[in-house]
Parts: sequence; C-alpha cells; structure tokens
Amino acid sequence: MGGRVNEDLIKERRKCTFDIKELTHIIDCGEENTIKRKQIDNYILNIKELWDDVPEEYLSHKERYENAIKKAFIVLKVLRQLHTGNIQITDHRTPTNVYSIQDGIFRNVNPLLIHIGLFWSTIAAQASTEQQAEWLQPDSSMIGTYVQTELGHGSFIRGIETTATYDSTTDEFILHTPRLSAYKWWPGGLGNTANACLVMAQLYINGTCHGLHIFLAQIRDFDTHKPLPGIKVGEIGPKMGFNTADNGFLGFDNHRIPRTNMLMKNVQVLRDGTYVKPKHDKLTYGSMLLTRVTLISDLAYQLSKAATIAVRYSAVRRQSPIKSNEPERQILDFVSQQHKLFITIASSHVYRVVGLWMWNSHKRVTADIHEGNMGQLPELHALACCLKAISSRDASALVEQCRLACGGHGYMMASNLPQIYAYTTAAVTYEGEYTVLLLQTARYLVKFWRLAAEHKPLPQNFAYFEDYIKKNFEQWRNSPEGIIEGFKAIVAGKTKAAYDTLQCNLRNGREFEEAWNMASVQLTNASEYSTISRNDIEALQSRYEELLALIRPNAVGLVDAFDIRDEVLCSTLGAYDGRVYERMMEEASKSPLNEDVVNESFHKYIRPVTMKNKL
Ligand SMILES: CC/C=C\C/C=C\C/C=C\CCCC(=O)SCCNC(=O)CCNC(=O)[C@H](O)C(C)(C)COP(=O)(O)OP(=O)(O)OC[C@H]1O[C@@H](n2cnc3c(N)ncnc32)[C@H](O)[C@@H]1OP(=O)(O)O
Ligand SMILES: Cc1cc2nc3c(=O)[nH]c(=O)nc-3n(C[C@H](O)[C@H](O)[C@H](O)COP(=O)(O)OP(=O)(O)OC[C@H]3O[C@@H](n4cnc5c(N)ncnc54)[C@H](O)[C@@H]3O)c2cc1C
Repeated sequence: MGGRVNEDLIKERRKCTFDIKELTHIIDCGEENTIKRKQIDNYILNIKELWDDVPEEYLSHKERYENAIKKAFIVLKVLRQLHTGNIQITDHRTPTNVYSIQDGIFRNVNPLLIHIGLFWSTIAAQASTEQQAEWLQPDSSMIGTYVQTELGHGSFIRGIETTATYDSTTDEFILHTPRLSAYKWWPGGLGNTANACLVMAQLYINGTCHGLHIFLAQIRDFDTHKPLPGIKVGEIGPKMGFNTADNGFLGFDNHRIPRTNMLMKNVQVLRDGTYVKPKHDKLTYGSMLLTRVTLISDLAYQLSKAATIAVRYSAVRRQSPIKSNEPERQILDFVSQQHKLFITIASSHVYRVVGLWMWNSHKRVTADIHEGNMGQLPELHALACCLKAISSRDASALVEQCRLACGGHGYMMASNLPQIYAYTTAAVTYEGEYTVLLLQTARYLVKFWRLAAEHKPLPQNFAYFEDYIKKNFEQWRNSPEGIIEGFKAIVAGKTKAAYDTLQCNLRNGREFEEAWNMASVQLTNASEYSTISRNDIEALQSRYEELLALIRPNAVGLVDAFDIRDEVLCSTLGAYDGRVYERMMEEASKSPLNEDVVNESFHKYIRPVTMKNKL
C-alpha cells in the first residue's frame, strides 16, 4: 500500500535518541546476521505465490489447511534449494529464528512445523549413526511428526498406553493401540500431511515392560498417501488457534515395523531380544527438553511482534486531551498506557537473552552427555521447565495486554493480535503444561533445600539457601546486585515454606506423594518473602515512573529496532507507515459480506417478517 507515513510516527522517529540499527544488530547477535536475515527475508517474501488474495479468516477449515500446505511446500522447496546451494539457513542463536518469517506467510502455523522442528531434530539427536545416514536424506520422501500424547495421557507420559512388543521370530516390533484412551491425539501435521512419525510407546520384550521408547513408523503409502493397513489416522477438528496445523489422531492395529526402526543411539534392542539400557533413563525425553529451550526465544519473538503493533498504534492513535484546553493526545502519552506496553518490550529482550543463554547451555550439556557425562542434565531440565513455563505464561499475558491496549481495534483479526495470542497461549499447555513443569523445578529446589536444612554440603549455585538459613541476607539495595539478592531471598523463602509444609504433612502420617500434592500450591506460587520494606517499594515505584518517562521518546525506536517486516506483522494497526485507518478500511472491503449491496438473506428471512403485514 503506497502513501505517506503517518506524521506522528515521523516525529517519533526523529526524536529517538539512539541508533536503531545498532540495537537491531545486537538483537541479531551481530551485523552479519542482520544482513543474512534480510537476504533470506527478501528471497522468501518476494515469492508471489505465498500471498493470499482472500484473508485467511474467510476460508473454511479445509481451505485453510489446503492453502497452508500449498505454501508449506513452496517454502520447503526453497529451503531445500538453499540447502543444496550450501546456504546455511539456520543461525547460531536458535533454530526457530529464521522460521519466524513463516508467521507472516501462514498468518497461522506451518503444517510442517513439527516435521521441521521436532521430527528431524529427534532423529538427529536420538537415532544411531546408521539410522541417521538412512533417514536424514535431504530429498527423503518422509514427511514426519512427533507422536507422543494420547487421548488419555499428555502430562503423565509414563501412563502412555501404546505398546511396542518385540517379536524375535520376525525381528519386528508390533505397534498396538489397546483401547480408545491409547489413541494418539494432538500431534501437529498428523491429520493429513505426515506419512511417517516418531511414536512414543511402552517397549515390551518377552513380557517385560522396559518403559517408553521412540519408534519410527511409516503410516501412509509414500506414493498414494493412503493410510497403510492397520493404521487409523485423521484430524482432530477446529481449535482456538493452530488451525492450519492439522493436529491428528492415530491408532495402530498390530502394525509391524522392523526392529531397526527403534531409535537406537542411546538404547538398543539386539536381534536376540537383549535390552541394552541407556546411560540415563530420561534421555528419551530429550526432544521435549530441546523444544522447551527453543520455545523461550520463540516466545520472545512473539512478544516483540505484539509490542511493535501496540506501540506503533499507540503513537498513531489520538484520543482525549490530558488538559481540557489541549488537542487530543497520542494514547502513548498516557502513563498507564506506557505501563502496559513498555514491559512487553523489556520482557521480549529478557527472554531473548535468556533463550540464547539456555540454547548455549543446552549445546554445552549435550556435548557433555555425548562424552558420557550426565551431571548437568538435572539442572538444565529444572531450568528449562521453569523458563518454558514462565516465558509462555508471561508472553500470553503480555500479548493479551497489548491487545487490550489497542482498544476495540485490537479485537479485530486484522490487527493480528488475536492470532498472536492464540499461538502464544497454546505454548502454556503444549510441550509440558505450566503447573506440571513448575512442579518439576520445585522438585529440584526441594531436593537442595533438604540438603541445606540438614546442613549438608551444597553446590555453589545453592549457597544462598545456606545464607537464608543463617540470615546472612543483607537489607534490600536498589541496585542490580541488590535485586538479585532480593530474588534469592524470595526463592529461598518460598522453597522453605513449601518444604516445611511437606514435612508437616509427612509428620501427620501422609505418604510422600500425597504430602507433595497437598503442598503443591505453595510449591508453584510465589510468596512474599523478601528483604524489601514498604519505603523501598515506594522508592521503586517512583523510580519506575521516572523510567517510563525516560523510555517514552524512544518507544517507537525500540520497536522499530525489532525490525519486523510488515509482511510478517500482518497487522493493520502495526505497519511501519502507521496508516492505520486506511488499512482498516481496505481490509474491511475484503469481507464477503460486502460483496452484495443487499445480502440475499434479506429477501429470504428478514423481509418476510418485517414486511409481513405490509405486502
Ligand atoms: C525446534 C522446535 C521448533 C519448533 C517448536 C515450536 C512449536 C511447536 C509447537 C507445538 C509442539 C508441541 C509438541 C508437544 O507438545 S510434544 C508432547 C510434550 N509433552 C510433554 O511435555 C509432557 C510433559 N510431561 C513430562 O515431561 C513428564 O511426564 C514429566 C512431567 C517430566 C514426568 O516424567 P516422569 O517420567 O514421570 O518423571 P518423574 O518421576 O517426575 O521424574 C523422574 C526424574 O526424571 C527427571 N526428569 C524428568 N524429565 C526429564 C528430562 N526431560 N530430562 C532430564 N531429567 C528429567 C526428573 O527431574 C526426576 O529427577 P529426580 O532426580 O528428581 O528423580
Ligand atoms: C496446540 C497444541 C499442539 C500440540 N502438539 C503436540 C504434538 O505435536 N505432539 C504431541 O505428542 N502432543 C502435542 N500436544 C499435546 C500437549 O503436549 C499436551 O496437551 C500437554 O502436554 C498437556 O497435557 P494434557 O493435555 O494431558 O493436560 P492435563 O495433564 O490433562 O492437564 C489438565 C490439568 O491437570 C493439571 N495436572 C495434570 N497433572 C498434574 C500433576 N501431576 N500435578 C498437578 N496438576 C496436574 C494441569 O496442571 C492442568 O491444569 C499439543 C497440544 C496443543 C494444545
């Protein structure tokens, strides 16, 4: 859309006090990455077939999927060409970042998300060298997904009921779905797209259950795409979001696969049925750990999109004067509006930095595991659980706050904020539900509190537990170090409270698991344990308000630095030129309800009632 840039946005950009490009380079981890990102953006976003004439929302469920598949395979073809041309399409930060432009292409979810993000990465991490050589061919016919959750079990995966029974007479596993609750339910791309999948199932050898293992199973004919005999597969129906992801269901009726289709890097079943144990029995859960880590960066990116839309809109939107004799003000001038928006910008930076740190930690710990050293895995798991839980919860709350900050127009699909919310809030549930993951971290913390309470030696990372017990915490100081001290006091205090409740429940004769359940609200909720006083809080509040005023002139510059193209933002409210009302009118004109001046329902249903006695 041509036309002048909104005057208010021009003024905002003029008064920005820092170099926007420099911040973009910091966000991209270096200028060379910015250049590379822009090249890939240009290359892919210039493909005309990727753009819709009719907005996605006006398509039926089936049309949406078919449209998304068309685009997914255009993108896949391009990615393969880039790969063949030896152009590295992932960067060193996280594998999800370069896929972020896909948010714009699909305005929803790529049906190949799990194929690219989980199927390939699980094979790369958990299949043996020979299996990888066979399955990870760039021109493979396999379109895969990650099939774990069942109708009856998602969080408690030890409860999964699908079985893989070894038949030594034929050297095969028999995959079977024993009852309705054992049907696989949810995997992305499973409904119509995938012809293969990685299945999580209970391994049985000679009547002994060895727990959960991962198996590669072909489910559709590669040529005809028809389900193989013994496979019942389909799509699960419309959802709050993710409607182009064809999440599916799957049942096996004694479906046979070769023994060599079990992922065998960490664990093996030999020809004679001998079971060779893994070095750590949670290595099978490795894909969940990796995805939790990458999600933190992805959620930071979703926050930067929501902030860009809401801040630009708030600079353009004028409503009511502050003083009665003044013109109407930009809504960004209201301090309460700044309070709603600036925290979203800040949180995006926080989770971007933490996500990068976790990504590097994951690389380091994975290299150690490769060398047989599992020592750092529990800490990484505890951190990934907690950070995935709070980043998804924060992101969905803040995206919703941005939507509300755009008033009525934020409720329009054309603002793209409802879609960003639907995408973000799903992450609170998938890949480990919020509370369930917090309880995993609590389990880790309580273990170390027990050591502290029993005055046993603690690792350096938990020395502050001992400080808390010995009341070594200093009084609150308003400085970065002081704030960190304050947070340590909160963690120690809330862990102590939960631990004491747990002990009390145990003393009252409860079994451990029951005592744990009774303490679970304390285990997940923050309590007010702090070194901070009422005066400190007042001082912090006024400092916070000063900071809002300091950030205000740079607000538009800060979101411009995220450097998200209009084609990716997909928002009438957030485009770079700020031509909000023009874009809204143009989008409204695409509504099918504007095709006829008089809709035919008037003649069929309205007129016969309203004109009944007058005809
Ligand atoms: C690259 C990615 C790109 C794109 C992706 C983006 C978007 C994708 C969109 C959608 C994808 C959605 C995919 C899915 O949702 S797949 C399904 C995910 N499902 C889950 O996450 C299930 C959650 N449940 C669990 O993880 C487990 O059931 C559990 C809660 C962890 C409990 O497991 P359990 O076996 O019962 O273990 P516990 O008895 O509780 O603990 C025993 C012991 O093991 C430790 N532990 C648990 N998990 C791990 C792990 N992953 N790694 C290391 N250690 C682990 C646990 O701490 C405990 O240790 P102790 O020392 O205390 O004994
Ligand atoms: C959009 C989307 C995409 C998905 N994609 C995939 C996929 O590709 N592959 C796949 O395998 N799965 C996928 N899933 C499934 C997803 O991983 C599960 O839904 C998720 O792990 C939550 O499990 P659940 O549905 O069993 O929830 P439940 O565990 O039934 O949760 C319901 C409630 O019970 C509580 N609860 C459960 N257990 C405990 C406990 N021990 N202590 C305290 N409270 C508890 C929870 O906190 C929650 O409040 C997807 C889900 C969604 C929404």
